[in-house]
Amino acid sequence: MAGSCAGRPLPAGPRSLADALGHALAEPLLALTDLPSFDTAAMDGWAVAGPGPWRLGGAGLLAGEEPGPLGRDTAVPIATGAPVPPGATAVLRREHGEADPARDLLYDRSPGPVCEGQDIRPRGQECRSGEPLLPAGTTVTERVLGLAAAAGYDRLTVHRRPSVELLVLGDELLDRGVPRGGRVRDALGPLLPPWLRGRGAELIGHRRVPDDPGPLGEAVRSSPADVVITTGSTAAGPVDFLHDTLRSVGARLLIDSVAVRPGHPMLLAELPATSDGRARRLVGLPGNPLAAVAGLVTLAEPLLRRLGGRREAGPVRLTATAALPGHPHDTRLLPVFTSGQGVAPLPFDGPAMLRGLALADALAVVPPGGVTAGAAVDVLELPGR
Ligand SMILES: Nc1nc2c(c(=O)[nH]1)N[C@H]1C(S)=C(S)[C@@H](COP(=O)(O)OP(=O)(O)OC[C@H]3O[C@@H](n4cnc5c(N)ncnc54)[C@H](O)[C@@H]3O)O[C@H]1N2
Ligand code: MOO
Repeated sequence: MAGSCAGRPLPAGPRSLADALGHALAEPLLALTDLPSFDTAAMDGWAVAGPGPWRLGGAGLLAGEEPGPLGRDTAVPIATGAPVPPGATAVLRREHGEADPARDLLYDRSPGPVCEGQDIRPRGQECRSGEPLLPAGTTVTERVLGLAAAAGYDRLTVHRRPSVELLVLGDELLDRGVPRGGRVRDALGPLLPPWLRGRGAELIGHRRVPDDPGPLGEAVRSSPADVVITTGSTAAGPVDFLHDTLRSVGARLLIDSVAVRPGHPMLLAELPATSDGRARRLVGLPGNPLAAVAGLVTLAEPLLRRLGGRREAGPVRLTATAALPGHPHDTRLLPVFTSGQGVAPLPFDGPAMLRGLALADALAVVPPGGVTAGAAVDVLELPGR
C-alpha cells in the first residue's frame, strides 16, 4: 500500500516487557550486556586448570556465585550456569571425571583429552554489549520478550498499536442459530476480532450497526478509533449506505475499489481528525465473507502494520502444483494450501464462501489470466498456519 495513504507510524514510548507484547519495536534492540556476561560452565562437573590429573579443592561453585581464582593443576566442583573461576582452562563433565577422595585427586576419564575451553560458554559468545539483536519494526513476541530480558531490558520502546472499532452492517445477519427466514449468520463478527488482534490491532469496539444512514453516520462520526473497519454496504445495493455516509461525514476517499476478485469494492477513506488532531481512517470491507477477508489481508492489514510501525511482510514466492484459474482482467486472491510440493488450489473459493478458506493457509495472488501448473506464484500467509 502506498505510504501516503497509510500515514506515519503511531508515536512510540516505553512499556514494561509484559505490556510491550504485540507491539512493534520503535528502535533496534541493542544488547545491554555481553551474552553470556561471564564465562559460564555449560555442564555439571569440575572446573579444571591444566591438563590433569588435578588436586581437588574448595567448595563447589553454584550458579549465581562469583568464584575466586583457581590455581594451576587444581579442580573444583561446578554446576551448570556457574561462572567459571579465573584460571580455569575447561570444565570436565561429571561423567568424564573420576575422583579419588582418599588422595583428593581427580582423573580425566573422558574419551579424548580435555581441550582448552571445553564446556565453557565464553563471555560474549552470543553477542557483545551494544550489538544489534533485532531491527526496529520487529513485533514483540513471547520469544522477543525472552531475548530482551536475557539482554538486560526491563522496558522496551514500542509504537502504540492502532485502535480499531469494528462496525458490522447488515440487517439480514443473525447472531445465533441456523440461518432461517432468508437471513444468514454473521460470519465476520466471530472471524474479524481475533484476526485483527493477532495482527497488531487494539480492538476498542465491535458492534452491529443497522442498514440505516443515520446510525451508521453517527457511529463513524463519533468513533475515537485510529481505524474504523466496516463490513458490508460497500456496493450500490438499495441499502448500501457506506459511500453516502462517508460523503456526509466529510471523509476523503483514498481508495475506492481495487481490481481484485473477490474484494473489488473494498475502500479506504480518511475521516475527519479527532478534536485533538489525531488522524482517523476507515477501511470498508465488502460483505461477502471471502471478499471481506481479501480486503482484510490486502488493505486493512497493511494499514495496521504501517500505523503500528511493524516491518512490511512481503509475499512468499512458491510454485503452483496445479493450474490456478485467473480472472480475465483483475487479480484473483485464491485460498490455497501450501506444502513442500508447492501451492494447491482448494475448492469452494467463491466470494460468499468460507469453506475453502477454512482449509487454506495462504491466499495466492493470481494475475489476470491465471497461473499454469509449475509456474511461480506469490502467496500471502494467513494467520494460524
Ligand atoms: N450490481 C452490482 N452488484 C454487486 C457488485 C457489483 O459490482 N455490481 N459487486 C458484488 C460484490 S463482488 C460484492 S463483494 C458485494 C459487496 O457488497 P457489500 O459490501 O455492499 O455487502 P452487502 O451487500 O452488505 O452483502 C453482500 C453479501 O454478503 C453477506 N454478508 C454481509 N455481511 C456479512 C457477514 N457479516 N457475515 C456473513 N455474510 C455477510 C450479505 O448477506 C450478502 O449476501 O456486492 C456484490 N454486488
Ligand atoms: O469482489 Mo466481490 O468481492 O468478488 O465478491
